[in-house]
Amino acid sequence: MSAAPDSIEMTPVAGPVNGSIRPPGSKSITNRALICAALADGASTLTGALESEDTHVMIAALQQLGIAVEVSDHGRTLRVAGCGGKIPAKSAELFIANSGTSMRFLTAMATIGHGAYKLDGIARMRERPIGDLVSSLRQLGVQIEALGANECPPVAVTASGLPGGEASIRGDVSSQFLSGLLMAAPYAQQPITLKVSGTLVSIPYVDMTIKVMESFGAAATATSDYAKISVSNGQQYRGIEYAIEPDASAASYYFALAAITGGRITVENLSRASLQGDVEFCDCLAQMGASVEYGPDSITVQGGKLHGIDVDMNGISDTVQTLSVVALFADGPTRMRNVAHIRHKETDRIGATACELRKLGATVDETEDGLTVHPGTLRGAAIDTYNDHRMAMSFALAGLRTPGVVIRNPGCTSKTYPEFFEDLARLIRGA
Ligand SMILES: O=C(O)C1=C[C@@H](OP(=O)(O)O)[C@@H](O)[C@H](O)C1
Ligand SMILES: C=C(OP(=O)(O)O)C(=O)O
Repeated sequence: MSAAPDSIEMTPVAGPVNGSIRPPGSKSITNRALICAALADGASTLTGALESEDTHVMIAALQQLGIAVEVSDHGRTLRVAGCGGKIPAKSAELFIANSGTSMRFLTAMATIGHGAYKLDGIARMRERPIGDLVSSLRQLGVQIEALGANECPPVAVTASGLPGGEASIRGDVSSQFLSGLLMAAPYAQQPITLKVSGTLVSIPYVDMTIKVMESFGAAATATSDYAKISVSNGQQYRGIEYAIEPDASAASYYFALAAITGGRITVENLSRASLQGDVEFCDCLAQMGASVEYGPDSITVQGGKLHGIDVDMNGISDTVQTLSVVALFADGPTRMRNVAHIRHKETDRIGATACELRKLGATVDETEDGLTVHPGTLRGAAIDTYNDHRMAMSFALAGLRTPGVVIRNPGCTSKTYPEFFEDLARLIRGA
C-alpha cells in the first residue's frame, strides 16, 4: 500500500490472508458506558475503550458538562467521576462532530440538568434526524427545540430536570432515540413509559443499552415486541470497573478479508455472547460459504467458495457496506434488505454504496430499503468515501483483490477506527 495525503492506493494480496487481531474497543459500548458512568454515584474505570473521534466528542462534551473524565493508556482506559445524577454545568455548547450516538444520548442526558445546553455538529449532523427524540422529550415535559431545518440539529435544551411520564417514540428511523431516553430515564422525576411507534430498527443496540444499564445497576423492562419499555425513576447507576469488548463492526472488515481471500482470520475477545449484534455478520458469511468457528473468547472465519445470499440486515446495518464488498466476490447476486434507515447515517449508505460498487464493475439494483449486488468483471477505480468511515474500510477490501482501487480521504476512518489502515497492513504482512 502506498500512502498519499488524500488517498491510498490498495495493493492486492498475493494469496489468502491468515492471522489474528484484536480490533479497538466498541464505539457503541464505550459511549453508553460513558453516559452511565457520568451519571453514576461514584467513580468508574472503563477499560478497553475506543479512542476515536466519536468517543473524543463524547468525552469532551461530558467534561464541558462538568464531569471529570481522565484518559490514560492511549485512550483505552477512562476514569469517570460520576455526578450522581446532578449535572454540574449550568450551560454548555457541545460540539458533537458527526457522532450519532453522542448527539442522541447527550440530548437526552442534558435534560436531567438545570441550565441551557446546545448541541451541534458538522454539516452532515445538521441533516441527520433528531426531531422524533425532541418530540418525545417534550411529551416528557422537557423544554427543547431542534433548531435546524427539518427538525435536525442544532438542539437547544432549557433543562430543569426530566419530569417523566408517558411518551411515544418513533422506532423506525434510529434506535439511538430510544437508547438515549432509556439511559436518562432512571434520573427522571417520575417513572417513564415509552411506547415505540413504527417497527423498531437496530434492535440489538436497544438490548445492548439495557444490558449496559443493568451493569451499572439500573433496570428497564421491555415487552417482547419492544412496543412498550418502562423505567422506574429513583434508580441510580453506581460507579464500577467495566471492561469494553472490541468493536464487532470493525471486526467485520477482518472477517470479510478472510472470506474474500480464502484465508483464516481470528478476531480475539469477541464471541457469540457479545453485547454487539454485529457479530451476526459472521452468519451472513457462513450462509455465503465461509466457515465460522465461535470460540469462548474468539471468532474465526475461514474463507471458501462464496455464493450470493438474500438477507435481512435490519439488526446489523453497520455491516451492509462490508457485505456489499464481499458480494463482489460471490458467484451470484446478493440482496440486502430492510435497511432503509441507513440512508440517514454518515451518508446515504444505500446510494453511496451502489454508486461506488458500479465504479468497480458490479451491477447494482437499488431499492428504497436496500440493494442487490450482481458481481461482474472487476476493475480498479477511485472510490469516493463520502466522509463515511465505513465506505473507506469496506471498499479498501475490494482493493486487496482487484488492482487499481484507490480510496479517497482514508482519514475519515478516524470517526471510529483511526488506525485501520495500519492494522490492516500489519495483519496482511503477518507482523
Ligand atoms: O446505538 C448505537 O450504538 C448505534 C445504533 C445504530 O444506529 P441506528 O439505531 O440509527 O440504526 C448504529 O448504526 C450505530 O453505528 C450505533
Ligand atoms: C452509523 C454510525 O454511527 P453514528 O450513528 O453513531 O454516527 C456508524 O458508526 O456506522
